[in-house]
Amino acid sequence: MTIAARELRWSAGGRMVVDGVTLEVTPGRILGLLGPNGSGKSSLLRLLAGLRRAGGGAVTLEGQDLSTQRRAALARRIAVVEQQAATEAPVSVLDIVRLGRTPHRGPFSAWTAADNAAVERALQQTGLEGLRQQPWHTLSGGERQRAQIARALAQEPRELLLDEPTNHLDIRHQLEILALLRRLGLTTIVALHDLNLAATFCDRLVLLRDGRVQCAGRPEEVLTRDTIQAVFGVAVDVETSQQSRRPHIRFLAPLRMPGG
Ligand SMILES: Nc1ncnc2c1ncn2[C@@H]1O[C@H](COP(=O)(O)OP(=O)(O)OP(=O)(O)O)[C@@H](O)[C@H]1O
Repeated sequence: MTIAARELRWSAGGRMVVDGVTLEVTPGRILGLLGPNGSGKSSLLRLLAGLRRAGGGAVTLEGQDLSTQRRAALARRIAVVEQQAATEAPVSVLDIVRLGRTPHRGPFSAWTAADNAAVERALQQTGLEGLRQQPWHTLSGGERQRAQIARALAQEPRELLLDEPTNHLDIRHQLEILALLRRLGLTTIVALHDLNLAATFCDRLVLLRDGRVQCAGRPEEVLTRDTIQAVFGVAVDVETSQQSRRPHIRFLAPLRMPGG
């Protein structure tokens, strides 16, 4: 077990946003966080990354309470890709990716061959070698997304937490990024909206509803017709993909909700 949460709670604006979440991710595996808009995925990711302090319960890393660990040590091993990482500063793709090396360098240390190698590897893994000099503000949404992922990879993390990393990406880049996450073999927690991508690429899933874990387990245990209909309010057919043997969901129509 690397990252685990026990009875995690966090409230904001007078309501419980993350409400007693217990989960763990197996080392080297991908855990997908699913749930409707506002179900608490981003809030939970921030708690798991140690970017926000829980109101109750605990996050542990290798069994040690995260809140007792030094921030610099955490930054060397946990990388986070958040949804809105914007900057108006005149920086290039290379500048952004190089930021990933910050936790590994002292304030006055020189740029090393190892720093360079990590940055080059991250650019190559995300297909951004040709865009390295391009100014950030001229990038497309998908290119920005890939640059943020490259920054996280340059950090050479052991744990990688990503909030909807396929947002803005065309289908080819969505598949490429998720296939890359699988190849990397890092301990990964990823919030996703696309249930079919989650079914295909994640080892286990946690489905949130109103800040609580509604269901957790392997994709075929979580993504059942009844569960999807109850949590997302849409009629679906769920088949097993001939190729991947994972669930494949066909969305039919929104369901009439009680009182709707
Ligand atoms: N700082 C805050 N103050 C008040 N409410 C907040 C705060 N942060 C989050 N919330 C609320 O908590 C709920 C969960 O938000 P969160 O962003 O975690 O959900 P999400 O599952 O990631 O949603 P989405 O799929 O839309 O990205 C939302 O209703 C949001 O408005």
